[in-house]
Amino acid sequence: MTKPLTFAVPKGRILDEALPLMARAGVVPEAGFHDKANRSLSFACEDPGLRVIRVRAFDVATFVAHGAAQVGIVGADVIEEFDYSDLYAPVDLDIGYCRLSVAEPASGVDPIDGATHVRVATKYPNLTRRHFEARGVQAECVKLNGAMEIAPELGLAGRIVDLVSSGQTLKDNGLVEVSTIMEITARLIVNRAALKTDPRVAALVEQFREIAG
Ligand SMILES: Nc1ncnc2c1ncn2[C@@H]1O[C@H](COP(=O)(O)OP(=O)(O)OP(=O)(O)O)[C@@H](O)[C@H]1O
Ligand SMILES: O=P(O)(O)OC[C@H]1O[C@H](OP(=O)(O)OP(=O)(O)O)[C@H](O)[C@@H]1O
Repeated sequence: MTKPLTFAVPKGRILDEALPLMARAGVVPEAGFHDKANRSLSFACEDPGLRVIRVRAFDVATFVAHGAAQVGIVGADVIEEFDYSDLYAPVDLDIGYCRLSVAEPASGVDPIDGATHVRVATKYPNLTRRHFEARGVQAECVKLNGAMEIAPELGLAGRIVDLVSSGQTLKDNGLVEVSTIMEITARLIVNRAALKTDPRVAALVEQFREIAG
């Protein structure tokens, strides 16, 4: 029997917006998927040829790049940070709007940062280094996995690079946005080899193209 296609989704905020699109494309996970007490990570779908796995956003890209999942949904921030050559992002899903920005204390940047060298707390070290390098500045990145906004106040870094949507988190933590690195939406991603060899992957891409259309 052919193995079901594995569809990877992030477990957090994108999911609420992604589920209706997935349903229109025929990707409908079993009822247990919506049960918060259910600790399973893999779920059967109404279509027995599919299963959905629920993992962290960065890991969606990793599973799909390695072909462990063939299809997934993830923010463009994650795609650009990893820049996996085995990942292809054919459809902009027009959900998950936010931006990746540089922010600094409203009260001014700590003098530990000079004109050509800065210390930045971020979950996105590659995008951060690239952004500053293009401006002739060397960025020393301190990798955090969340709550970046607290780092400047505690002297861990002069600036942060993080996702911004309403701007409320920055404001509540005494920070101001100083430049935008990229605008972000969520994308359908596929493993390139799977797209070439498995017609079910190409068919799903077409479904999502029509829906996002
Ligand atoms: N404030 C925001 N507003 C809108 N979209 C956001 C916001 N913050 C993050 N995003 C998008 O959502 C993605 C994270 O998705 P989601 O929260 O579903 O994943 P997650 O697995 O819970 O993440 P994490 O691993 O960080 O806990 C980000 O990569 C980005 O594309
Ligand atoms: O501009 P805003 O609307 O305030 O949104 C921005 C916040 O949203 C994201 O965090 P999230 O809530 O996903 O939590 P996290 O710290 O666990 O990543 C992001 O990392 C910011 O902290």
